[in-house]
Amino acid sequence: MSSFLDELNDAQRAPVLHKDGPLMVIAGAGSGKTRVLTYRIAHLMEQGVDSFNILALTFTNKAAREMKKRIATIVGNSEAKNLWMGTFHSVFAKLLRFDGDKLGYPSNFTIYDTQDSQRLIASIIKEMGLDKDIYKYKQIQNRISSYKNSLITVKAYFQNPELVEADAMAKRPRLGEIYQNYVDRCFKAGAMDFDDLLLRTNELLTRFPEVLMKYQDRFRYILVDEYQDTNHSQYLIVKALSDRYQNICVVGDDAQSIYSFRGANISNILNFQKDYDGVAVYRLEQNYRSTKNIVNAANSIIAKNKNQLEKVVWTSNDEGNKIKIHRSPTDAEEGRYVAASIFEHKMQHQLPNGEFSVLYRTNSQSRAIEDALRKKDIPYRIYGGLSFYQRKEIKDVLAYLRLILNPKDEEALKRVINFPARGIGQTTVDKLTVSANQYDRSIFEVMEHLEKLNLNINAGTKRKLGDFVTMVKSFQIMNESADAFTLAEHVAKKTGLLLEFKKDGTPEGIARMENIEELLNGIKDFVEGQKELADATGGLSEFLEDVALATDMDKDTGDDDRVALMTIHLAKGLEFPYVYIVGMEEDLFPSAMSMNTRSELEEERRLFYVALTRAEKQAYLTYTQNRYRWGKLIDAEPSRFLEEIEEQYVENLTPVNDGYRYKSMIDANIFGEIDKSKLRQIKPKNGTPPSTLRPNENQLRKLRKLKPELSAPNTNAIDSNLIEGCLVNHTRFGKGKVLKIEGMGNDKKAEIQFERGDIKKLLLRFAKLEVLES
Ligand SMILES: Nc1ncnc2c1ncn2[C@@H]1O[C@H](COP(=O)(O)OP(=O)(O)OP(=O)(O)O)[C@@H](O)[C@H]1O
Ligand SMILES: [Mg+2]
Repeated sequence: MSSFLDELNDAQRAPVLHKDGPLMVIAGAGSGKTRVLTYRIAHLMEQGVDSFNILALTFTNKAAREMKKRIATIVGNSEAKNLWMGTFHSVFAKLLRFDGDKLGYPSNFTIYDTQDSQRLIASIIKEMGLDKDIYKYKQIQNRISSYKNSLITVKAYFQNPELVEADAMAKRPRLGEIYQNYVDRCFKAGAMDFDDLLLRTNELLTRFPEVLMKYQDRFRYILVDEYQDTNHSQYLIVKALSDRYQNICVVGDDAQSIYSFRGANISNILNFQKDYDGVAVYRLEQNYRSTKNIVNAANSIIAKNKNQLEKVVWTSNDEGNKIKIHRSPTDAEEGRYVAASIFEHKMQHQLPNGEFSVLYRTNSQSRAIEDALRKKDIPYRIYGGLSFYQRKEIKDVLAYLRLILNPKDEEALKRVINFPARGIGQTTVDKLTVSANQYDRSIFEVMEHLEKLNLNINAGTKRKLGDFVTMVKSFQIMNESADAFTLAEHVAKKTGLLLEFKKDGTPEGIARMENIEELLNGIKDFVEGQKELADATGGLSEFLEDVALATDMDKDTGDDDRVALMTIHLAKGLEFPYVYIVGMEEDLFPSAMSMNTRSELEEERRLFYVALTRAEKQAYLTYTQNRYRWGKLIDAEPSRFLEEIEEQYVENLTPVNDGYRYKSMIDANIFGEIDKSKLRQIKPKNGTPPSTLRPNENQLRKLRKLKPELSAPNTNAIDSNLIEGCLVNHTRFGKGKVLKIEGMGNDKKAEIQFERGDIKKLLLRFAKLEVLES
């Protein structure tokens, strides 16, 4: 027997050695499902299955890379390289590059990210003259996305009176039209959105039997990790591709199904046995990841769900420490506690940062944790937040590169046609758009034929448009011979982008220039890396595809040592010795938006199960008494999940005395987190009379003296210089640009794009903004 098979227990070895035919591995967290998948692939190859005939679908590209690495150590690198392995999106994007032309797409189609989709939908709503408060572009994008994932095409939508009626009832009778326009515009732009990558693959495989046969024959062995979270579209692709040889291996855990909000369908796993004949079902029971305490605690939680497959999970690992529960007065304090605790563990046991992760329910919770980690000089990385590739300046460069490959790409064109400024105004762009719609052509094509069209555009502007077209065309010519790096560097200079940020001269401008440099370095790396691959050219199109499908998780090379911060959803499949789950509060976790039905609540509980089972050695659960949410400080209540863990597995750290709590309330006040009247409303806890919680005028005066710059009253008169487009400084979030102002009087709000990358909506009554430049 080969030695790698010895690294499996008997229960794991059985599915690895399973011969042909469908099989499913259903097992709890940490029991080795991913390991089984990996070793099964290696074993198949050792048995003589050609690596070209294997397709493996994973949850992240990072997971795919790690699997490939492991397989390479068993069967050798050159063979492992040929495996088709990756997320559904990346694998089928590749397939569509080969065969998407049958559906009328160019092989260099652009991939629209969510932001591109949203911008396009917003402009369609505007062009249709609809009320943007009723037709909210983000909501509409969400709906269209879920239609696509359920394979409801525009035609199917209009043929389904229930859907049409539901949208009419929701006061959005023209949603179908928006959907239609959106699909048309994407197609005309030679672009696919993320959902198209699955939808169009399905279309391709259904409409073109010869293409289906080709890929059925190619992918004789198909393996899917995290099968419980496949959506309908993904399910159908797998079903179609495996139909001929039936060599399909899926692994999953119904208790970890956490993506139903994105259309994942748990019944895919429950029905697997009905979908294929003679399915062999394997179960794994031994957890290798976590201590007894963690495994038992996780079991005691998931047992509360009514809707689940019976499963046993046990471990022979050590008992371990109990799960620690910690309460903090505010979210800022919670952050400080987590940072201090990480620091202490690191010091005590000389541990690298990479052994720690902080998990939260929503992205916005990361702020307080980040602040605290920064103060303690603990390096961290945020996964899934605003990724590098979504920064403005990076998207600007990428937009030019996208245009080179596909000048029809409307979102890219609109982004850069007047950036850096070249005197082409919005009115001109609007005229071009109308004309493009009228002639059913792309904006770029309209620009190419300006002379022949009778558009009401003056000669000066026409010349500028002509110059732009010429510039893009010169890049296209260069693209035929230069590699992606040489081209990108040329583009960054020639378009004036680099100069634009250099000219700016501010630290922000410099940071942006550095980011562009970083992007160029990345492209260089990519080009170098591609040189060793046989079927790659190091060309621009390969690079852009990589970028379009990259997530922050994928960029993690594991080289630098950082604490990992991410939402629980992203943590699926990962493991860390130390895990902090923060914000264990009602309405936050479980989320207020997911408590309407039992099934929603059960999904939240599965999410908690996923979170806890990431921990190998030690888990911390933290919650706060007061949290700053939606611009207000609210009283928080401990999460019901805390009580659901069997008592014997947890230890309640008694964290605060009231003096501590009182101090941090004042802290919160000077940072503008709450107004003073709110302090008086704080309910006494632990029987302390309210008077001792209230800072008197004297104390507040002292504090103001200590930090005069921070202690201005919160009910600031709203600065009249604060207008759309102006630059502002916020005491906590730093510098930003006002994108939009809405509301009146006390409700006046500003939407601000902060330099750090995030966009926030702030209530001006409370936000402490200094206008820098208007
Ligand atoms: N037989 C084994 N011997 C030693 N370690 C093992 C064995 N099987 C699995 N492991 C280790 O246990 C951990 C969990 O395995 P793996 O990630 O494959 O579990 P999983 O079932 O996929 O978990 P999840 O449900 O969280 O995705 C990994 O660190 C893995 O290397
Ligand atoms: Mg796994």
